[in-house]
Amino acid sequence: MIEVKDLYKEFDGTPVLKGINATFENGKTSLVIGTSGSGKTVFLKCLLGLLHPERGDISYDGNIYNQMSPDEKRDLKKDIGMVFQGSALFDSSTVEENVMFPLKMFTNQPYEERIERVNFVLNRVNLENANKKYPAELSGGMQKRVAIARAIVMNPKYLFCDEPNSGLDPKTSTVIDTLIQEITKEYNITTIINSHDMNSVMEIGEKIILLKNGVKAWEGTSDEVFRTDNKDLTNFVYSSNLFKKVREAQLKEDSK
Ligand SMILES: Nc1ncnc2c1ncn2[C@@H]1O[C@H](COP(=O)(O)OP(=O)(O)OP(=O)(O)O)[C@@H](O)[C@H]1O
Repeated sequence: MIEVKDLYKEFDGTPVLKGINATFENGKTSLVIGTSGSGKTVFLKCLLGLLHPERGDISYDGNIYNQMSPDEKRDLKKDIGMVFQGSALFDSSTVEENVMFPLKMFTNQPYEERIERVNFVLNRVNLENANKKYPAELSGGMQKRVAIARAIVMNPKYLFCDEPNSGLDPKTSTVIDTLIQEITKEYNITTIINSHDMNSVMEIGEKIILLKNGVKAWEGTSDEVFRTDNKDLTNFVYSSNLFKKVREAQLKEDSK
């Protein structure tokens, strides 16, 4: 579980996160949504320890980041998997080498153990025959699955995904969303996804947090999205005509 208390971050005196409180639970996929510039990436970077907030606490299963020793912070990094926007694979390395990278970096496992684990996670993301391929030989969806395999190869407690669907068609996006959600449940991971993909919100938002100008403007589940009157959320969601219609249909159904 990750708990965020009163998280405040500014750049050159301009506040970007203005005191965020949030809890992210094990085995659940949480989405952080919001318009461009609302602070989603800065929020994720603070959780990853890449940016240092001026105020507030972030705790990982009860351990407050600011109070951890350098060794504890290093250990925490091993517990974090990250799926970057655009996959961020090493182009000149094979799929197998890409996925094995964290194991080489963080463990002393012999090759046989490493390759066994690599094959296990590649199998889990349905890429059992791709070991020797290079990223350029794969589709965007397959690259994303390699990125997920690499993110979970260390068996992380926490998984962060930055716009995992960017550049993917709606069908492939759903496959990736479902895969992340299944893996989250299977391995009881605390998963946080940054997204502005409304399909993801509807498909996998067990917890949704809406950021607006660095403030948490709304929190709820995907079921509640259609039923809330919160102006900030409805402005964000129903800028799409399709979702406006879905909402009207849902409310009509509710009133029967
Ligand atoms: N290193 C930085 N220095 C100064 N300002 C920054 C820095 N990083 C982010 N910001 C500012 O913080 C605000 C929030 O940016 P952030 O990248 O978190 O938005 P976002 O919600 O992730 O947007 P998008 O959906 O476009 O990725 C923006 O106004 C941005 O210009």
